[in-house]
Amino acid sequence: MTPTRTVEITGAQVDRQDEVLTPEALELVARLHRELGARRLELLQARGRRVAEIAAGGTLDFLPETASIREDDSWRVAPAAPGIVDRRVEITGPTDRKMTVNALNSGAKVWLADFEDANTPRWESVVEGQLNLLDAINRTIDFTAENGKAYTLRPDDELATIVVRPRGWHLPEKHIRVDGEAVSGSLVDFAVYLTTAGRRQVEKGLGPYFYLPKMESHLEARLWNDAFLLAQEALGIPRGTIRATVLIETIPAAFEMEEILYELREHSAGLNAGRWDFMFSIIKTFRTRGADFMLPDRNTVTMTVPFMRAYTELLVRTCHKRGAHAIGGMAAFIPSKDPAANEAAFAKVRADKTREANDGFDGSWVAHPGMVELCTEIFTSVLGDRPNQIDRRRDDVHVTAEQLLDIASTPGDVTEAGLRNNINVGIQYLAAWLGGLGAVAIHGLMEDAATAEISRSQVWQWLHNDVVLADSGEKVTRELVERLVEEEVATLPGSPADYAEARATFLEVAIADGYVDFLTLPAYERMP
Ligand SMILES: CC(=O)SCCNC(=O)CCNC(=O)[C@H](O)C(C)(C)COP(=O)(O)OP(=O)(O)OC[C@H]1O[C@@H](n2cnc3c(N)ncnc32)[C@H](O)[C@@H]1OP(=O)(O)O
Ligand SMILES: O=CC(=O)O
Ligand SMILES: [Mg+2]
Repeated sequence: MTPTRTVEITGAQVDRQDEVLTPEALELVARLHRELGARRLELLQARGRRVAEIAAGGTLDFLPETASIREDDSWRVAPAAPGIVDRRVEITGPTDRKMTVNALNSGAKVWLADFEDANTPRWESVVEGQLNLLDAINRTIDFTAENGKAYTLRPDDELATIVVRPRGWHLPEKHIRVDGEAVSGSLVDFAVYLTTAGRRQVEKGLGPYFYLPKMESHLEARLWNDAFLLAQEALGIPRGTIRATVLIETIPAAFEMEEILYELREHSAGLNAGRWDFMFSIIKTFRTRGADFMLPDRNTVTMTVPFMRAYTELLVRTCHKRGAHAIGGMAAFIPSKDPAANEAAFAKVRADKTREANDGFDGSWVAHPGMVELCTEIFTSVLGDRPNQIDRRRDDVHVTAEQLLDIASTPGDVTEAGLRNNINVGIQYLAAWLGGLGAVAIHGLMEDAATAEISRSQVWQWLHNDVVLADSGEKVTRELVERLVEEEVATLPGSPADYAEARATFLEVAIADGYVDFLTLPAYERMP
């Protein structure tokens, strides 16, 4: 019997959805799902097998089977594409209407339009985000906010280039079912953008550009490359038009940077150092391995600690060896209305971007329009009139596996203050996420899915490794965490009842015996 071939939308009707959920978009989603869906699931299972090997005493290293790719000096990635040659400052943020206009107008060279860390994959946000991108590219996004403020795109040619970050391979999109199966959120975000706004970008002489998150191996990059090949061929778009920058933000991927560039070489737009998910991945991957992999309080881990230096230096070296952009990461400090806090935030971002520019990065990320000018100034002081410094080879850098895994020498303590902060931030973030906001300011810092993952994973790791807090001398136990959860929730604005669902989700991902791979998975289950 021939299996039934169906494409079904189960999400609530969203105004104007037919403009982005077109027959062509849905057909491409279905084709990608049918041809690549099984491989995606196999690769997700391979992640689990690797963690099990590490739990049993294994480790990570550069792969022997791909040594020839690393040793072959002859290959390079494709030359930089129009609109993403000069990337000295990139702003990131969700794709709601206001943020779309503000980001495009911000003066940044690139806008990372986020369906991932800064986004809640509510069905309405998934669809409206795509509509906002389409309206932005058609320059029809003008609107007036409820407070009367009018938003319109700047009239000059200085709009940021749009680079879309689809969801990671792990997240399903439960509102679209192909042949009765839930599809990948990554493939939905990719296919809908490509067939609608992305195709308009091609007509305008730019391209459909992507940032690819949370990958753990070059085989996952190969899967993306195969999705690009299939989609370009299906839509009659010339091969190599799509470009993608890969976030190196997992510890296994840090050992496969060259292989990832190689897999995507005709579509590659370089690599980015996604520091927050990188830290999350270290905790997650080595969570059962005791003191050798125990990071101190989240806010004390800086980019100058040895393992972070090893990772960022290797990233610049790898990119420039292959003719690719190396893009820096996110300093989470955002402008504040309090003058002292504001001055401190700007000083921290200045130091961060200065180090990146001097290390050879070609540009970096900011979370807020107020930081665009500062980042531009710092990179311009190093780049001058050059659009990037890809030709600055870092052959002086030699990074070993031991250096990438040197977590133990990170200075700092695990304290009750750190535990309380993780609980407080984790619950506040989850409350925002469940309410539809994927990025929020908490205690003067930008918080998103990646930083919240660190918070809850540290609690899990400290609890399951019997850590004793340096300041109070108490051991981290389930009872202690539950007591601090009650105390911290009592300090939050509103009533404790407002946090009931966030609190329950937090406890599920922070103290349960079984470790949940991503907090967004159970949180997504709680969403209609
Ligand atoms: C680990 C990672 O992946 S990092 C990348 C993912 N994370 C992100 O992208 C976070 C992006 N940043 C943000 O979402 C926001 O800056 C927040 C939530 C942290 C703070 O936002 P707010 O509380 O609105 O800040 P604030 O009130 O200072 O904003 C001032 C103005 O700037 C706008 N703005 C702030 N950040 C952004 C942004 N990233 N993009 C576009 N506009 C922005 C606001 O919309 C607001 O506009 P308005 O004056 O027209 O109302
Ligand atoms: O996506 C970026 C990160 O730091 O995580
Ligand atoms: Mg990330």
